[in-house]
Amino acid sequence: MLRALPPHAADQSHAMNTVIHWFRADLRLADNPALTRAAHAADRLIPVFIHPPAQRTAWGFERVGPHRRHFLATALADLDAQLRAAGSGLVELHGDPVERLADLVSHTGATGIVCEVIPAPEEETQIAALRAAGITVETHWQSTLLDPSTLPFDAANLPDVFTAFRQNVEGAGIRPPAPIPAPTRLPPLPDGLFPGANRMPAPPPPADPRSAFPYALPAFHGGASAGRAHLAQYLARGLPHSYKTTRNRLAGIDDSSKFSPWLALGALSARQIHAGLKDFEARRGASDGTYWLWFELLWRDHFRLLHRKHGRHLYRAGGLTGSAPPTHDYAAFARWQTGNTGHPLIDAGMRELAATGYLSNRMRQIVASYLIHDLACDWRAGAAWFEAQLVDFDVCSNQGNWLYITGRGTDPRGGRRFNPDKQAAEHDPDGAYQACWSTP
Ligand SMILES: Cc1cc2nc3c(=O)[nH]c(=O)nc-3n(C[C@H](O)[C@H](O)[C@H](O)COP(=O)(O)OP(=O)(O)OC[C@H]3O[C@@H](n4cnc5c(N)ncnc54)[C@H](O)[C@@H]3O)c2cc1C
Repeated sequence: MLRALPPHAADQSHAMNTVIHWFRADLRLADNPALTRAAHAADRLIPVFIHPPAQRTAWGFERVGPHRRHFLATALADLDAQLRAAGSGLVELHGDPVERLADLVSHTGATGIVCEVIPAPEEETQIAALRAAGITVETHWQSTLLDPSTLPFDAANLPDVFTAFRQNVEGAGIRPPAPIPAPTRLPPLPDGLFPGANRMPAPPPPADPRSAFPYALPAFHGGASAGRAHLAQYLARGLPHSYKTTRNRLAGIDDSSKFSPWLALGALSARQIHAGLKDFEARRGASDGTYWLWFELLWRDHFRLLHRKHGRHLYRAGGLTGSAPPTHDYAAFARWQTGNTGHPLIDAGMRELAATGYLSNRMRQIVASYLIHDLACDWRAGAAWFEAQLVDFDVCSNQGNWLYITGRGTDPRGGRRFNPDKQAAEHDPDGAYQACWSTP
């Protein structure tokens, strides 16, 4: 917690108190306790986003691909507009986040940094490095639906198996806190900082009319404005009621909620979605579909809480098991990446992913299983490819789902193998999906 920042700027007897709010995966003003806290503590507030340097993965491809870069750029433009409307603006910097933040503190005399917790090793190392450099950093846990302090177990005793976790939560009647409103006015930026000055263009990749998440259209842009409008139309059209029966389909925009890209950047919070669903249930009744959306959002929470419990052990080749490192076949992996395995369903999925940056949950499961269990490749390479491609890449959900399928996480069933022929017969009986993606 914060050591040096005052509880409120008005409590300061000395001159200007400058505070940095470091936006990480929380690109919204509403339901952002870290931002609200920073705004209360500051006379001058610096909302900043740091673009890390481009990297290549150990598997030989760029870590963040063009779909993600463009989706993020639309989210940042929207965030900047909202900050400006509240009297502030978004400062964008490029480089190593720890170095850039340390420079910013030293150039502005900021008393500290406020930001969200991301319970993953790289992100936790950044916070530790800032603190080791003598910088005050106050972190807020704010991306789960549930408040961990209300759970009937502490972090170390989190049930490892999802069903036990869910039953504990539901049995104890735990409900998420209500989302908090956006601050209407924010403290101004210090002199000499200019929002938008360092923005880098991220041109959209060619739009593909087959996309199930057509992020080139303004309605699917990355920011909170589009995210809130998407949630509102999803509820207004009564789609929660059909969710449970359509969620395993492979291709339609409305077959699943498509909340994930906004959740991944924090443009929407899980609590905002939950509040919308509760309001929907009050007006239009609860159903299997509304329950199942809660159920899936609990999966998302469980992966975050598993990260808090098991930390970097989730990133070992053997995951939480003592298994030997997996085998890897670079040539087979390249065929998988490019949709050239020879299996029409797998190739369709991998082409869709590369062309659009999105893939249904069912297809993610099928292609991940195929890579691990049929092509005998390293699950970490698959996770890295998803990280590069998915507009909804989320470190905890991605790592957690890959571990689940490879059987090196906490699931007692030792992995999930999906037979692609059976999956095709069940989920694409007329071959429409495979025909749609028979070409890149
Ligand atoms: C190998 C693999 C990798 C994945 N990587 C990611 C990732 O990087 N980011 C990501 O958000 N999801 C990931 N998922 C989970 C899931 O596929 C997506 O959340 C979902 O497809 C997103 O579409 P939607 O918003 O329409 O989901 P819906 O079906 O409408 O679900 C509503 C919300 O519930 C949550 N949710 C649903 N299923 C899961 C799940 N299995 N795990 C965690 N949360 C879930 C998501 O937040 C989602 O937005 C992965 C799944 C697999 C099998």
